[in-house]
Amino acid sequence: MITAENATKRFGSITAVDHICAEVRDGSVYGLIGSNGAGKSTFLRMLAGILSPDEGAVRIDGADIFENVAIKARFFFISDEQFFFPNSTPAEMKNYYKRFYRYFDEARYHKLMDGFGLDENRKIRTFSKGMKKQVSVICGICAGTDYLFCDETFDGLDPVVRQTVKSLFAEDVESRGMTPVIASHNLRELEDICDHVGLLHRGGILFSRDLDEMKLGMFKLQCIFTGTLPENAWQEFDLLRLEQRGSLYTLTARGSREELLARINAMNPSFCEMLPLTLEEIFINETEVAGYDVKKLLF
Ligand SMILES: Nc1ncnc2c1ncn2[C@@H]1O[C@H](COP(=O)(O)OP(=O)(O)OP(=O)(O)O)[C@@H](O)[C@H]1O
Repeated sequence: MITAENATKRFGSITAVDHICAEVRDGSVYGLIGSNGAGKSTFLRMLAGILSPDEGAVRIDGADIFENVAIKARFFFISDEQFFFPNSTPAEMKNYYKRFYRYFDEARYHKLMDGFGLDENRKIRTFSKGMKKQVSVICGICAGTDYLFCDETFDGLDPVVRQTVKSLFAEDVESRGMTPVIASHNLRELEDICDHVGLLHRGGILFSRDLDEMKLGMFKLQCIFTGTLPENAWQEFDLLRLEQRGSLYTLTARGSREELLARINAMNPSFCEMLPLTLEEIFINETEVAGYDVKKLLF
């Protein structure tokens, strides 16, 4: 398990990470969301043992990470600015990682390189930005580490590759309990993958919640009412959001599914269906309840 206890990092007068307390459970997927400059990369660089905290601690299974070689072998860091040796090829990078990561899965590496259509023997410097990212992701997944730290990893990947990478992550979370920590400024990029989201703002964690917990008792419905609804039509509902376009109403409300449907059906809609809530909607609703205007922080 990863723990941060009052982890703080300063650069001169800037406090990039400010007394962060967080726990990342093994086998979960932790999304770290925050606007530019919120401190995501700095926090990940502390988790990856590149920076040491000025105050507090970041630990894996109780052991400090900085300058701890044994702990460093348990994670792979896909940095925002990926590192490759000058003039190296993917095959050379793979050989380097193989020496450090004892569970590096070479057969899987070849399979994925082939599947992504990447030439193992071409100089990485001749690859496009997205292709370089793919090489990092493939090495990261094949390293077979307990933890995978990703800094804006999906940014710059095309939609098909992004979905494939998410599936690969999900496979390893499921099959061997890998724990990815994914930092992004874009909630949509964390969709379908995270089960815990932490909102970082000005170096501090404002909000941290399990997605299942957030989704609990929150539903989105779309209904059509042909007649005019009475003014107090919605007063019995615990509404989080209500939009009307002519006779079409879209609402997000709290309550049990059965109770909501029973109330709506009692209003005689000519059409009614439940819609899935996006991560963005769940997050906006929940952070609003907690008193934050997340749209000002993220969009
Ligand atoms: N090496 C450094 N020297 C000085 N200031 C730094 C350094 N690294 C980060 N900072 C500052 O720390 C703050 C947090 O930066 P960080 O890169 O962690 O943010 P971020 O959330 O990853 O942002 P982005 O989404 O833009 O990548 C910023 O104000 C940044 O200017």
